[in-house]
Amino acid sequence: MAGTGVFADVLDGEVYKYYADGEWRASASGKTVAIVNPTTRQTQYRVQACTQEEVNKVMDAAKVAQKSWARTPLWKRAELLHKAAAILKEHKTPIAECLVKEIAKPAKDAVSEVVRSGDLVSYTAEEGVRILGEGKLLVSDSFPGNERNKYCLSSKVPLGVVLAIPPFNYPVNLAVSKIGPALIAGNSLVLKPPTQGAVAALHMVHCFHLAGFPKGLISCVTGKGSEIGDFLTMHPGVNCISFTGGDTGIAISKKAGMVPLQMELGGKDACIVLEDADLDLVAANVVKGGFSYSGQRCTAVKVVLIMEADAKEKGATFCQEYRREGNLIWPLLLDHVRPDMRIAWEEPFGPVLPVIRINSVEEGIHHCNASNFGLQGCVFTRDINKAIMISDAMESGTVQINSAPARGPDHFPFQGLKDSGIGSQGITNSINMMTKVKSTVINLPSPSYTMG
Ligand SMILES: NC(=O)C1=CN([C@@H]2O[C@H](COP(=O)(O)OP(=O)(O)OC[C@H]3O[C@@H](n4cnc5c(N)ncnc54)[C@H](OP(=O)(O)O)[C@@H]3O)[C@@H](O)[C@H]2O)C=CC1
Ligand SMILES: O=C(O)[C@H](O)COP(=O)(O)O
Repeated sequence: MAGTGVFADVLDGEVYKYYADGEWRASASGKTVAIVNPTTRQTQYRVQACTQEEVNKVMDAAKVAQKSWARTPLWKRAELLHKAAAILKEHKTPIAECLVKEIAKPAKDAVSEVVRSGDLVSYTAEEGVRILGEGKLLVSDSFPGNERNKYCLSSKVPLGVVLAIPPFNYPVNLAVSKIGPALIAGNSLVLKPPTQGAVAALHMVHCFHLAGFPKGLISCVTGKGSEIGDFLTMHPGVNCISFTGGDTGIAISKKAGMVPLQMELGGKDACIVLEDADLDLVAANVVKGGFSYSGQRCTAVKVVLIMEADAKEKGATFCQEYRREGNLIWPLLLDHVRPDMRIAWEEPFGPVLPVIRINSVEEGIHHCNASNFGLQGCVFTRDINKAIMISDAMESGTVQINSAPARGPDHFPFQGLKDSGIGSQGITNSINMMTKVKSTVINLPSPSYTMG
């Protein structure tokens, strides 16, 4: 059960502690933030409202811990990550319980999120050992006018302190997708979990604590993003920000200093359906893609662009009655949506799916590309040549052919264009993004050509 057994240290009476310098602590603020269970609409948990002074201390500790972590052999970093992954999977039940109570994730999906997160951390350890174990050797005579008297050795080195801010809908998985790459690459990590989802994230962090990572290397500060968010993202101690969320990310990118940014933001993932598509496959994917976790996925199908003969209805048709009780909204399909309606462009992040009738593929592509988002899209057709042509034309980070959009498997590159993001996620890309290139040039007194 959450907050008990091995997790007892995380809880202080009724309030979950924050994690700093290898310890679970109560904030000196004396203030707490309530986490409301979206199903019961009652306060389920409370977390600490950390102060700016506490953030400063966490940043200082992260800086110190990173210096020695960067000198820790890669295989040892990987070993600790594998250990954390195993502990995380071992404790999937209490962590999933938090996900159900904090963000109303269906129980089965909550368990999958934790297991997937453990697998992500293990894969990151393996990938990191491989890609960070390799550098480059350049010889100078490949550039005009040079002899071979310089050898350039370049390798990937850590950035320093990585600030990770995940969203409410995957508070564990989208936290470890930042923590794993940061740590394997030799960085330290400060996590600011989403308020809804913070307790699941604190339990996940405890799994890293139990694995035995050095003090100060990982920290987790809690509090409302609106209160401590700016202080964190503009903190001079931060060397990289990896953020997933909505428009907040656009504001952060304008305020952050000269640090690398990884931004995974919202989407309006379009699904283009051609006349020759397998309609059973389309139906299954639209239902699953549009309505799983009530449409609260950045990769949810958010608009269906379907070829019709020539029906020209005016006005959207509610295929079901709009029904809401408290936080529960029943799935709703809106047919005959027109581009002059807000639902055609906005991300509802709920179980509401607009269908727009189109007369040509070009019209579908035009609608998709007119969006300010460009996360994922999908196309259903049996004609692979057409599918490739449409994929090429769609301005989105990924196009799925004959399947709904999805981020996983977690080692695939995942990125958004336009307002959907900066940079690329996925395990390999995240590791690379959280490093910089360092070169050492060996200057020889005379040219040296290897004769074999
Ligand atoms: N492209 C992608 O990979 C994904 C994108 N998303 C997008 O995320 C959105 C839904 O998630 P949601 O959590 O509501 O997104 P938000 O942008 O509201 O919040 C994301 C995170 O930012 C924090 N935050 C809030 N204000 C600030 C601030 N001023 N400075 C720093 N951090 C801050 C939040 O903390 P707090 O909770 O305390 O406010 C939370 O941890 C959707 O638009 C969805 O498409 C979601 C998942 C994946
Ligand atoms: O938060 C999200 O919505 C995810 O990045 C999407 O992940 P999924 O496609 O694996 O659900």
